[in-house]
Amino acid sequence: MEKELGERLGKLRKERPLVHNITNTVVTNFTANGLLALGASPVMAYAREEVADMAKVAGALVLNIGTLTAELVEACIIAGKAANEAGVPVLLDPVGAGATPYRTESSLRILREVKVAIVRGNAAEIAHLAGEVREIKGVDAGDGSGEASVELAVRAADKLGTVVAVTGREDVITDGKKGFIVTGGDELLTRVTGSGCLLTSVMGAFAAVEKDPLQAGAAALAWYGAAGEIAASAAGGRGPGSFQVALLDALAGLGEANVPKGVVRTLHISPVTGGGAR
Ligand SMILES: Nc1ncnc2c1ncn2[C@@H]1O[C@H](COP(=O)(O)OP(=O)(O)OP(=O)(O)O)[C@@H](O)[C@H]1O
Ligand SMILES: Cc1ncsc1CCO
Ligand SMILES: [Mg+2]
Repeated sequence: MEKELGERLGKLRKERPLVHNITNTVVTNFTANGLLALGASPVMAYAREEVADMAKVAGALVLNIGTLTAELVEACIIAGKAANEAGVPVLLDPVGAGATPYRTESSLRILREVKVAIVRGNAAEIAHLAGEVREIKGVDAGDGSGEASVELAVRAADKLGTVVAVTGREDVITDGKKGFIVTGGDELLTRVTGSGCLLTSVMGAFAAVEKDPLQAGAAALAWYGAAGEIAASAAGGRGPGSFQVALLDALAGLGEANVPKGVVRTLHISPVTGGGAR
């Protein structure tokens, strides 16, 4: 896996894929800078009049409902359909799904009308999309680590018919039949708003250069976790402000010298238990 991780980052840097983001007003600047630091080319474009044209020429389209409006949801669907027609991978970050019915319904509507390659969210968001009840307040999840997330991710992937990534202390990514558990990262990632949103866009950048969404997603999770660890040590205990800046520097500094080792484990999913085994 280490060799593939190096190759995938190398390809991303060489191809510099255009990542079209329809995202929220909180994280716009951070997402654009994070993608640039990593080596991708970000663009934010929301007008219904232009999203189809932009999505068609992008390497990936990332839909994020963090500060959704009716117009934004329409733009997501127009862009998503254009991306589907052009063979451009579409990613969805269902920010705050479950916090209000409108967020859940809009996420599910996008999933019905657009062929989504990867859905990435915290455990509470993914549980709500899968029709399961979890506590959620605002856009932050409760604890979503360990075995429970594996089972949840498998059930959600089956139900939604996409690759699902559930992030938290440990990340899980699966298509319901196979998948990976990815470790790494740092708790400081939860103290900076938009670290999950940027991660979904980073997954988009990898999906632009690697056809298999599971492999692309796992590579993104592994590299992002490594960047989180590097940033935490560079921030030297100064806190979330320094960490946020250090995360951009860490994304830019990723390379052969710091390929994450032993962080990606293959998931063994039992068809009998529907995700119980690992
Ligand atoms: N306790 C933790 N320890 C280490 N890394 C963590 C922890 N919790 C989350 N992460 C990492 O933080 C990143 C964002 O995941 P998280 O699940 O917090 O997203 P999110 O809830 O959508 O965040 P946001 O809404 O703030 O953008 C991932 O890379 C994840 O692995
Ligand atoms: C805080 C917040 N509120 C809506 S979107 C967002 C950014 C984190 O997802
Ligand atoms: Mg989020």
